[in-house]
Amino acid sequence: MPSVPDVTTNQFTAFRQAEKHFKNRAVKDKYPSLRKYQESLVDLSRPEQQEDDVVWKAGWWSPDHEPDACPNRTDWKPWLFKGKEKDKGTRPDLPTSDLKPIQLNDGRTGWIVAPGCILIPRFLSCSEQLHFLHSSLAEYTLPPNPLSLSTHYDLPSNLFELYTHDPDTVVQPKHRTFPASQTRSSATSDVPKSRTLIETEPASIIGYDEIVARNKTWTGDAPSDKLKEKTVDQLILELRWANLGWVYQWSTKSYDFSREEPIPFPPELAAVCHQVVASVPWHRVFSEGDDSYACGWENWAEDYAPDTGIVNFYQARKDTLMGHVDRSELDPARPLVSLSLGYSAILLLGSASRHDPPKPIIMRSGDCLIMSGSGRQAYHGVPRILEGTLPSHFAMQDRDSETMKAAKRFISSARININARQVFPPGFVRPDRE
Ligand SMILES: O=C(O)CCC(=O)C(=O)O
Ligand SMILES: [Fe+2]
Repeated sequence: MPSVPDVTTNQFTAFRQAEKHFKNRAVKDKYPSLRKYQESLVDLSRPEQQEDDVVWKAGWWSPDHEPDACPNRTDWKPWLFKGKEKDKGTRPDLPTSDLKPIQLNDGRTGWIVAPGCILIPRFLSCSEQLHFLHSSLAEYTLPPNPLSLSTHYDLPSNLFELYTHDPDTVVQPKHRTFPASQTRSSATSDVPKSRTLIETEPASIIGYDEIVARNKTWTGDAPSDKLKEKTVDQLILELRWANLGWVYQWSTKSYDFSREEPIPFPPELAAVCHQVVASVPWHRVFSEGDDSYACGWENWAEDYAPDTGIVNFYQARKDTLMGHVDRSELDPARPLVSLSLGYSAILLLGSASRHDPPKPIIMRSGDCLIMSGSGRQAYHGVPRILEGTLPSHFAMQDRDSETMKAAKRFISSARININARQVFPPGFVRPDRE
């Protein structure tokens, strides 16, 4: 997707500028500077000692990566650092004064990082992270859940089991059954490297009828015609998402409501999401003066029940998620619960306008972000997985089961994000099903 310069000033929006900064891979082994954004950078789970901090240890605060202001700098020579211990620099203090701490009902502390957006650092323990890593791969990728690869390959139903026990198994691409010119997505010549998100759509909220109407225009996504067979080992590195619950159609940006019921949402994940939403004192989040005061938070503690979700798989060094707003759910304010596993990442969290500078947030393994109220209309994206930041509890142990070993092999180069949403507010009666 080409970036969209602001036509009035011929400049990129503040969101796009930040995105470009963190995505930059112009010089191999030179990370984009975190310092450039240190006045607004949020990193709430970082260990007290910088020596214990995977982000610092990986060199993300290294002065060798400075200055970044002039990307065409020619005097930085990565080969000079070959074999030399890189100067990791000193991690600066980060201001938290514009963040509001909020005591959760279960005794934890959350932080309001943007209106309606609460970050709960270290929400999942190490063993819970390992558990959800395993579920993400061994359970959430099973049929009937659609996978990003399902359109393009004749996927075996047990992709992860094969990855565990027989990774050299060959998977064939799907063959087109109709000419490319007749397909909606004939422009897609390869498996999409990132999710296809249309940047230009204004922030509007669509209703049930509109979603059903959009669905009817959907003729199915066509498999790419340029794909070759791949081994399971190769293919799993291209897996970008698994869909849970109601099925989202990326090309129409709407849920497929042709089914009577959604695919059952994983009960354990639903329970965790419900529990965290119930632990938030919402009256404090939406205290008077906030424009989302009247967003219906009063019942969330009782009736929040996710019925759809996306599990995002990001390969470090490769995958990113461009700035977007998730606005396909019928209640535009209900919480979206997002869990991070594996490598740390930069999440850019903006406002409803791409012109406002976003806050870069380091999302670490175990962190939970809840987006709700007007925060659901905030642009956000993941321009960078922070290379070298896998926490040590993901290291393989002799006592691990075979599937856990495979899950750890997968996460050794990846970040996983599980995000859960609720499409239908409680009591919603679908007009076409009455
Ligand atoms: O990976 C993340 O942290 C964010 C994912 C996200 O925004 C989405 O799936 O809509
Ligand atoms: Fe999102």
